[in-house]
Amino acid sequence: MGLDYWLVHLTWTVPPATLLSVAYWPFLTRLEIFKILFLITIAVFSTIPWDSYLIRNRIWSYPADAVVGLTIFDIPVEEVFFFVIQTYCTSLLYVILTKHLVLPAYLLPRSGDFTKTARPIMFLAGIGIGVMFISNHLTYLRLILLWALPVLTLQLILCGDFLLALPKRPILASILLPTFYLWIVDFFSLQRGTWVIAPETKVDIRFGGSLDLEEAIFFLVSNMLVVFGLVTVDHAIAIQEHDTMISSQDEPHSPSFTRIAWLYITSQTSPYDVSFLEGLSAAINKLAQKSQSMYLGSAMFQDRLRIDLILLYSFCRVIDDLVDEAPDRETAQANIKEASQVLHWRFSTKRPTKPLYDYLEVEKNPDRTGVLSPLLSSIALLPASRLTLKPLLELLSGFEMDLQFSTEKQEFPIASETDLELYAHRVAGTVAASLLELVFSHYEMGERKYDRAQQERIIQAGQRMGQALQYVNIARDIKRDAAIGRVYIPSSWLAEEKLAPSDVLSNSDDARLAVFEDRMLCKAKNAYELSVGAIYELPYEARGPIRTTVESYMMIGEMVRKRRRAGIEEDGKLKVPLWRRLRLAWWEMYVSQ
Ligand SMILES: CC(C)=CCC/C(C)=C/C=C/C(C)=C/C=C/C(C)=C/C=C/C=C(C)/C=C/C=C(C)/C=C/C1=C(C)CCCC1(C)C
Repeated sequence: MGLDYWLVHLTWTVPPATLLSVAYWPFLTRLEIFKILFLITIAVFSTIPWDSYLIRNRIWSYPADAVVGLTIFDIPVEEVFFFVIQTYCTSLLYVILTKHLVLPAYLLPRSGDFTKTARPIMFLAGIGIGVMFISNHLTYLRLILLWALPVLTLQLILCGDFLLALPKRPILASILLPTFYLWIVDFFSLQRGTWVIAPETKVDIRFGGSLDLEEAIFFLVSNMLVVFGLVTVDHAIAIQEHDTMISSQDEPHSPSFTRIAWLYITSQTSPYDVSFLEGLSAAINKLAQKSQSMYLGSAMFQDRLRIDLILLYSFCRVIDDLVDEAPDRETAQANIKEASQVLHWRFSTKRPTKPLYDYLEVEKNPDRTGVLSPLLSSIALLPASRLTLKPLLELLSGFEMDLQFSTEKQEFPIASETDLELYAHRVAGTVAASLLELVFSHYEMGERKYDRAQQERIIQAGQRMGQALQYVNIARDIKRDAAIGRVYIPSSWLAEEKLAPSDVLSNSDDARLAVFEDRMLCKAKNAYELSVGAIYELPYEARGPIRTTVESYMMIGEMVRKRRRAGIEEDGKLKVPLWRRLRLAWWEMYVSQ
C-alpha cells in the first residue's frame, strides 16, 4: 500500500480545483451546479465499466506500493476520484469561460450546414476506426477510440450546429488548457511509475520519453467529451430559454433541469422565431461593442432576466444614438416623437400572439426610412409584458431636455437644482425603475412575493439610486460635456460664484469648478445613502449584480475626488481598473448570497 497516487492528486489536481472553486464561488448559480453534477455523474458511470475492463485485462496496472488498495470494480479509488476531479475542473473552466455568452443567440446556425462540416470529422473517425484493427499493439488506442468516438458522434449529432455557432476561443481553451495540464501530470506520473501501461498493448510512441501517445490522446478525448457534453446541455438550455421567451404566457418559473433534459431529448420544442433571435444577436453585439464592461457585468444576472436587461439596454442605446447622431435638433425631436408613438403601439397589446413577425412587418413597410429600423426592432424586442410604459416615456422626455441645450441661443435647460434632479430622474431614475420592474416580474414567486406598497417603495429608492449614479456621471464628465455644449451644473449654483453656463463652456478647466464637482458628488452620496438599504429587500439573485453596479459607480465618484485633489488633468473617461472591478464583484456577490 502506498500514497503515491493520492499524492498526485494532492499536488496536481486538488490545488487547481480549489483555486477555481474559490475564485468562482460567489458567481456559481444553481443551474451551473446542476450542469457540473450532471457531467460528473455521466463521466463516472461511463468510465467505470471501461476502465474496469482495461484493468482486468491488464492493459495497465498500478504498483501495489502506489495505491491504498481500495477498489471499485477493481479500479483504485484514486482513479475514480480522477474522473470526478477532471470533469469538475474542466466543467468549471468551461462555465467560467462561457459565462458571458447569451446562449439563445447562438441557436441560428452560422457556418452553413452542419453535415458539411461534420463530414471531415466523420471521415477522420472512420480512418481512426480502420487503423485500430491493424495491429495488436493498438489494443489500448483501439479501446480509447471505441469508448469515446460513439459518444462524441452522438454529442455532435445533438448539438453540432450550436457548437459551431459558439465562439471558438472559450471552447478550445476549455478543452486544451486542461489537456495540456494533464499531459504534464501524466508525464510525471508515468515517469515515477504511479501507473504503468503494459508494453505489448501500446504503439510505444512516447513524448519526452514517458508520455505515451495513447495517454495524450486519452486526455484530449476525455476533455472533448466533457466540453461537448456541456455544450449539449447548454444547447438544451438555450432552446428552453428561446421557447419561454417567445411563448404567449409569462411563466415565472423556469422549467426544472430534468424537464429541460426531457423536452430536449423528446424534441418538444417550438420552431425558432428567427426575427427574435436575429434582433437579440444584434442587441448583444451592440452591447459588447459599445460597453464591454456592461456586457460582462450583465452576466452576473441570470438567464431570462439578463436577456430582458440587454433588450432594455439596447432600446436606451438606440434612442441615445438617434438623438446624438441626428444632424439637427428637428430631426432628433422627430425621432423622439416617432419612438414615443411606436412605444405606445408596442404597449397597446403587451403580448401579441405572434410577437415579432407582426411588429417587424411595419419595418418592412417601404415608407419608413432605414434610420428608424433599429428603433423599431429595439422596441419590438422590449419585454413589454414585464414593463410599464411610463418610465420609458419619461426617459424620452429626458432626451428632450438634452435637446434644449443651445450654445448659439445661449440656452441651458438646467437652471435650478430642481431641474438637475428632474433631469437625473428622467435619464437614469427611469432606467432603474424599468430594471426593477423586470426584477420583480422574474422573481415574484413563492415566499418572495412583494406587495404593491413594498414594490412602490423599492422602485422609489431605485429611482433615487439612478439619480445618484447620474450625478456621479455628471461630476466625472464636466469637461467632456462642456466640449459638446452641455452644462449640467445648475445655473443657480454657478451664479453663487458669479459664473454662468457659458463660462463653463469657454473655460472648463477653471479651478472654481471644483466646488461644483464636489457638490455634485455630495448630492450623489446623499441620494446613495438614502437608497442603498432597499437593495437588501431585493431577491438575492439581483442583489449582488445591482450592488456591484452601484458600488463601482461610487468608486468612480471617489476617483473623481482623488483626481481633483491630486490635480490630475481630466483626460478621457475615468475607469475603475479591471482587477478592482473583479474584486468588487467577487465581494458583492459573496456577501449577497
Ligand atoms: C441535462 C440536460 C439539460 C440536457 C441533456 C443533454 C444531453 C443529452 C447531454 C449529453 C451529454 C453527454 C452524452 C455527455 C457525455 C460525457 C462523457 C461521456 C464524459 C466523460 C468523461 C470522462 C472522463 C473525464 C474520464 C477521465 C478519466 C481519467 C482521468 C483517467 C485517467 C487514467 C489515469 C490517471 C491513469 C492511466 C489510466 C487512465 C487513462 C484511465
